[in-house]
This record gives sequence, C-alpha cells and structure tokens, in this order.
Amino acid sequence: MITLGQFIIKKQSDFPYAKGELSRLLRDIGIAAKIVNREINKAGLADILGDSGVVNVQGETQKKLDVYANEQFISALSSGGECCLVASEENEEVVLLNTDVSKNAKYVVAIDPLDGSSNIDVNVAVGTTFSIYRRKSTDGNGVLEDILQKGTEQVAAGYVIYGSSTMLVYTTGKGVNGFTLDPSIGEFCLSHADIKIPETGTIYSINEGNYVHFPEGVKKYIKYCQVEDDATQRPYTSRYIGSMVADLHRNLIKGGIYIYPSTASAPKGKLRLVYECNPLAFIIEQAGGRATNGYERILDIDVTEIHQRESIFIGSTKMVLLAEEYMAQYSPKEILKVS
Ligand SMILES: O=P(O)(O)OC[C@H]1O[C@](O)(COP(=O)(O)O)[C@@H](O)[C@@H]1O
Ligand SMILES: [Mg+2]
Ligand SMILES: [Mg+2]
Repeated sequence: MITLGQFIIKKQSDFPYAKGELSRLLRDIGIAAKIVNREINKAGLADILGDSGVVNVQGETQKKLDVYANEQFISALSSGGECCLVASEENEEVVLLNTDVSKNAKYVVAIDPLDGSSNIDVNVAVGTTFSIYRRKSTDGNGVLEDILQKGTEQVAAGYVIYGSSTMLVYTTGKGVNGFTLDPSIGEFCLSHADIKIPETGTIYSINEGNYVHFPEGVKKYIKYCQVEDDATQRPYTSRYIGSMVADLHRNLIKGGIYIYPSTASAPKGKLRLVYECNPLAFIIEQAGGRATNGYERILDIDVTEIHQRESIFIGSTKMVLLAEEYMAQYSPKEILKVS
C-alpha cells in the first residue's frame, strides 16, 4: 500500500529540478480534501446543508458547503506556503495569499471547491476540481495574468470525488493516478494506478432536459446514440448525475462521453474553462481521451477571464471525434457564431 504523500515524493524524481514545492502543494490539496470530506460525510447532521443566502459571481446562490469547501482549500493553500494566488468559482476576483510564507510562492491554483452543488443536499456524489500553474510574474503577490494561462500550461491538475468512497485523481503530465481515502488511517492510498480511459464506450452523459436548446449537431449525435444497432452496441446508456466530476469519473473508468454544449440561452455553455474544463481536459487527455468544445481542443483555448465559460465534449476519443463530426456537419462553427 502506498499513500498519496509517498507516491508524490517518489514521483518527484520524474522532475529533475523539482525542489518539493509542487509535492507540498499537492499534499496541501489532499489535506483540505480530507477536511471537506469529513463535513460532507456527516452533512445531514451538521448545519451545513442548504443555501448560504449569498449569490456568487455566477449568479448562483452559494450552498453552505460551497462556502465551507472554498474556505478550507484557500486556508490549506495559504498555510502550506507553496501557492501565492487562487482563482475560485466562489470568488469574483483572484484571492492573493499574501502571507509571509506564500507571498513569493512559485505556483497559482484555480479551483472549483464544490462541483455538483445541485446535488449536495440530496446526498449524491459531488467533487472538487483543481488546476496548478507556475506563476509568470516574478515576485510579490502574483497577478491576474498568472492565472489566465492556457490549459496547456498546467503543471498539474485533478479532482476529488466525494462518492460512495472518496478519491483523489490527479496528473502532473505523466499519466493519471487515483487514490482512495482509507478513513481508518486518514490517508489517500493508491487504488487506481496509471488510469487509461477506454477508446470508446456505450455511455453518454448530457442533460437531455435542454434538448430543444441544443445545437443541431448535438441533437443528431444524441439520436445516433439512441438508435438500435447491435454491431455498435447501440442504443447507448444515458447516465447523467449532474455533478460533472462524478459523470466524468464514471466515464474515465468505463468509457463514455460527457457533453455540456452551448445553447441558445448560453452560447458559451455553462461550465467554466479555468477551473472545470481545463483541469478535467488535462486528466482525460493524460488518460488517453479527448476534450474539445466541439471544434477546438479545450487546452488550446485562449483564457481571457477567470470565470469564462466554454462548451465541452469530453471522454473516450472515438466518441468525442464522432460528436465533432456531427457538429461540423450540422452546426458548423460559423453558423453557431462561436468566437
Ligand atoms: O443542472 P445542469 O444544467 O445540467 O448542470 C449540471 C452541471 O453544472 C455543474 O453543477 C456546475 O458546477 P458547480 O456545481 O460547481 O457550479 C456541474 O457539476 C454539472 O455537470
Ligand atoms: Mg463545478
Ligand atoms: Mg462549484
């Protein structure tokens, strides 16, 4: 049995110039994940379910657990001293961690502290996503530009899934590994080494309740998934948890595609590029899958704002490629006026 901490240190040798800062930063994320996990596990007993009454920059009412998770991750990153700045779904502006220890830290972190907020109160799996970049600014507190980097610049990324078990899955650009939290010892232990997503699958994940608003290409792809054809194991199975991390984790293990497309009312989709699409795209690509906005690789998309939204087609390579063909045929980029 190897713990996350032991694995991180062991893998440090993959990076000849590593001085342990990234390892310690990953450790800090692991610590915050354990604290959040403890609250989630007994959420019904503690006064932590329900709305906080505060509306965040997304125009969504923050859940109490959104706020709690945000505080725990920011405080762990702040006291850990390896991160100088955080961009969070729950904060309109970047958060400067200008404590003596973190002021000159080399890394910046983008985070969705609690993903799948609509599922918190109903005991359905939720998650946390994180993206780590090397800062560009040389000294002092760090600046907005440090976080507005393309997904290709990520040095590490991952997610935590708080489900029937709690797992932390991450990559540093050398494959994807998964660790399951063993509550009896309070440690994340390696349970899924070198995860590879199947090249194709029979699961599609999309909120079909929005069907009428979807681009024609997506409508056609859904119809393709629902046609009877034994040779291609269709109709596929529709699975949609409504927590992106949980839907993605299932598809990572079993094969499948998750789509959150643009719609007439949300021409750029719903999900946020910096702390939802980019970290999960890095994971999926490192596991051998594919992630695009229907036209372009997610990791190559220019980042201009912290909370910018992007449509996403992510999962098994063959399924994403086919969905892209439907988009190219029925919803060519110019028609959808996608910038
Ligand atoms: O209810 P919808 O429109 O299908 O959206 C569900 C999607 O929105 C999200 O909940 C957005 O994330 P947050 O909960 O972090 O805001 C995703 O996890 C999920 O896949
Ligand atoms: Mg989210
Ligand atoms: Mg969230």
